Amino acid sequence: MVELFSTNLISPQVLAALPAGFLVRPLSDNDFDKGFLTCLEMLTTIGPMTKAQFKDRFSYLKKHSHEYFTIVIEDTKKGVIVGAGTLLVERKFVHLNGLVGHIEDIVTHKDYRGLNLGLRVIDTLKYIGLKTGCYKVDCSEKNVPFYVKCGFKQKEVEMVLYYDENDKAKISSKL
Ligand SMILES: CC(=O)SCCNC(=O)CCNC(=O)[C@H](O)C(C)(C)COP(=O)(O)OP(=O)(O)OC[C@H]1O[C@@H](n2cnc3c(N)ncnc32)[C@H](O)[C@@H]1OP(=O)(O)O
Repeated sequence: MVELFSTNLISPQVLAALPAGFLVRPLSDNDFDKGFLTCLEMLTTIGPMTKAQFKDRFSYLKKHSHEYFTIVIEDTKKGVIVGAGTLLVERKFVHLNGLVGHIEDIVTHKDYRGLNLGLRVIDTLKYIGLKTGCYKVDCSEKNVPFYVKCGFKQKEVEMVLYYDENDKAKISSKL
């Protein structure tokens, strides 16, 4: 089993706070077989991803494991992934080559909600942000009340632009 990054970055306090039978750890290359994508699909659509496609993305993240920190919570009795989240560490010029951690793709399996597992996912990513030298971590404004419970405060409203098929067609016809 290959893990995405060193377990030294996993908070001992979070490990101690988990209920018995649960483990928080870096994503591993065999989590496809432990239902990682089933859990992630409870956040948003993924599509019919094959194991080869999962391994392909895992190997990219592994090569960039100083920037991508995807963690999972496993129900160790069942061998099933029940929580997940990612910290993406951005290297900036501002704040003297500062690092900012972006919290992404937070999910708790629907059968395991209300057990503070989401909070443990966030605490794990906050710890990784601190250990890797980020001066702040942020997240999207989706589910504000949950993030307030996790110690965040609302700062700005995010603006977003989604590219549609026309935009993509214009670019490909010029290339
Ligand atoms: C950057 C992003 O990814 S944003 C998207 C966040 N993800 C989603 O919305 C995906 C669908 N939802 C989920 O997966 C889950 O409901 C999560 C991740 C939001 C919460 O997971 P859970 O494991 O159930 O949360 P957890 O039990 O840790 O709750 C921690 C605290 O937040 C509160 N909380 C959890 N969800 C919500 C919510 N939707 N609204 C208000 N409070 C909430 C809980 O009541 C708890 O507070 P308490 O300690 O005072 O009781």
